[in-house]
Amino acid sequence: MTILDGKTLAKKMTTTLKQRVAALQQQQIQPKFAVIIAGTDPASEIYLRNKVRRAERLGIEVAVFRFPANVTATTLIQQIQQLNQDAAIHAIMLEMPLPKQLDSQTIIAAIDPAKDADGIHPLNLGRILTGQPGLLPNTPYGIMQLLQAYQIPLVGANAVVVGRSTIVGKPIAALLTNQHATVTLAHSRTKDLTGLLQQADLIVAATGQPEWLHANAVKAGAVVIDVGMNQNAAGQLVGDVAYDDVAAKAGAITPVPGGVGPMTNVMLMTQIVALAEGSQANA
Ligand SMILES: NC(=O)C1=CN([C@@H]2O[C@H](COP(=O)(O)OP(=O)(O)OC[C@H]3O[C@@H](n4cnc5c(N)ncnc54)[C@H](OP(=O)(O)O)[C@@H]3O)[C@@H](O)[C@H]2O)C=CC1
Ligand SMILES: Nc1nc(=O)c2c([nH]1)NC[C@@H]1CN(c3ccc(C(=O)N[C@@H](CCC(=O)O)C(=O)O)cc3)C=[N+]21
Repeated sequence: MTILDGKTLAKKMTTTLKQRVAALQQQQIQPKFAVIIAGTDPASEIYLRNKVRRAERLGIEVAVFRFPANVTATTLIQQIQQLNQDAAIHAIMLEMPLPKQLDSQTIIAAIDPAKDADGIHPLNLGRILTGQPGLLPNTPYGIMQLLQAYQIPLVGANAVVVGRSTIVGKPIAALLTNQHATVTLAHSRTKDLTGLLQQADLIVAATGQPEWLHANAVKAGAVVIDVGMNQNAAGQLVGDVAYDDVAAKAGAITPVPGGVGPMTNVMLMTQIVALAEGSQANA
């Protein structure tokens, strides 16, 4: 059984990124990233803190724009438009989920697709479907990098993605399809999910259900990617996969923590640096 060690791979990628940031700074380009956060979701606060720490360690400047939970769409869109026009800002990210009264797609659509380091603007998502290069949503991007680093075969593989969110399930299904996997995109209405999972060479679990996937649904030797970030009844951080149970049967598995999460962060940093590098051409 192989542990797909996202933490170590992310560290390795960070070393290269540091050099790229230093090279930019020598050319008087300071990579700068804006994060917009609305409300005070405790999980979002933790993700934000991690991002700011990681960015600063790399030498990326971060500007955080905080809004109360009752913020209006107009206020957020005005803030985004100002950041779109600010030439010193290379990348913009909206921390999700947004407060419930807001239509997240309306807000996301205001982000300049050329500053969309999180790859969630509909234009960038559309580019995945047409197979054009573009900015990718970071979690799917990180999963693809991890699969590639461990040379997991995808051509003709039966992949089952569980969860159909816009930032994880749907785009990872499209990216796997582009790499010639045969993809089933499953969700809470899927019939005989256990039967489908038992046929899978690759499972991506993105349900948000703590320790939901058990070995009975996993084919011996399958590759299991756990996207989940959940608290169990004891308040511990657990994935969507019952790790000990599934690890004993899988061929490869991502741990939580230390799997998909660190890859998500490092891909965000990678896309911010790439956007700052792109600004050279326009300077
Ligand atoms: N590590 C990382 O970098 C990231 C981790 N996450 C984590 O990943 C998880 C998923 O988040 P996200 O992608 O936003 O998804 P959402 O929470 O938006 O949606 C969950 C999806 O899972 C499906 N689902 C829920 N329960 C079941 C079930 N019992 N059987 C089958 N399908 C089910 C839902 O189906 P339906 O559509 O029918 O309701 C839905 O499509 C969360 O734990 C989140 O915290 C998210 C982003 C990044
Ligand atoms: N627009 C948007 N894009 C996102 O990519 C996005 C988002 N909103 N909202 C929330 C989710 C969640 N997410 C995580 C990123 C890193 C870790 C991470 O680094 N996890 C560590 C553990 C962290 C800990 O110990 O608390 C690990 O898995 O090793 C987790 C979760 C990105 N998300």
